[in-house]
Amino acid sequence: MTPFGARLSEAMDTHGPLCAGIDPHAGLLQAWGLADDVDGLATFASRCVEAFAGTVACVKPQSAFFERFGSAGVAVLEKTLADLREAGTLAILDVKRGDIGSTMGGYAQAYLGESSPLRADAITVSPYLGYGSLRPALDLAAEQGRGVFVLALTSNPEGASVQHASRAGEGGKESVAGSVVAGVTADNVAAAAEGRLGSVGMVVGATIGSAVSDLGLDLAAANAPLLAPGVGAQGATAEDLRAVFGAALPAVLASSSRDVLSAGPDVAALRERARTVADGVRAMVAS
Ligand SMILES: O=c1ccn([C@@H]2O[C@H](COP(=O)(O)O)[C@@H](O)[C@H]2O)c(=O)[nH]1
Repeated sequence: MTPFGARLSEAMDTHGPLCAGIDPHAGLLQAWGLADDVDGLATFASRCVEAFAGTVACVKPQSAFFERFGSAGVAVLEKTLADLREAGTLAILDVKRGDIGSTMGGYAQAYLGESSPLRADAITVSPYLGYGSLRPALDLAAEQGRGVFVLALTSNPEGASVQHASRAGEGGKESVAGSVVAGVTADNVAAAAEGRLGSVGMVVGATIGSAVSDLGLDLAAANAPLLAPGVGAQGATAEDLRAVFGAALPAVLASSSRDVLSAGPDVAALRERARTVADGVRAMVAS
């Protein structure tokens, strides 16, 4: 079984380092001429799959916008994930789960288990019950050739109040984000020894300015895929990625939802917009 990190590296090399989001906001459904109901949701998601599959490295459905329609919306999410699988395009389900270890095992089975209808290639997880509480998801992902992206430095302005907080530890001061980086680095050691990108990624927003250097974090040493939301609607540009990530830039997977989706509902226009953003990020990384 090929590990997630290796599959992601190949997809990024082939298509460029962009993850296109599927975020069916009520306003976007309206802008696409669709009703804000389950039928509108299903049409929106299927047009996104048609446009993005085989075009970008990864697609990231935002679970919240499917869950808001209850079980019928979750059924659309299951179909969206199945369609992406069928098309051979990687899916990162943005679901930000985190709980005590025993419950985390349930979430792991729900999103990373081979027989689950909601399985994705990777999921986002929240480490704020302690990095170790994520172990069931980390273990099942590794076993199944899947991945996880742990929230480290999120793109929203409120995130810093928690993630930059630090305490005195054995080796000096350690920030909350620093403890996440340490955990992820340790989990990717074996992959690094084999010369491949790890399967335990981090979410580090493209909007966070100088936080990585301010907190003294070494993201490159983590050997982790770095999912970078915030490009487009939240104000970050492809050029901002260089200042935020520095030496870790080759591991960055830029993520954009509303900016790309605003090119819809025409599938060709949507595909073209995703291609343009992916090419822009690839050119910036190569320059
Ligand atoms: O730190 C984070 C983590 C996740 N997100 C998610 O990414 C998309 C961003 O959408 P845009 O329309 O490109 O702003 C959305 O699903 C967020 O929940 C994030 O923005 N920041």
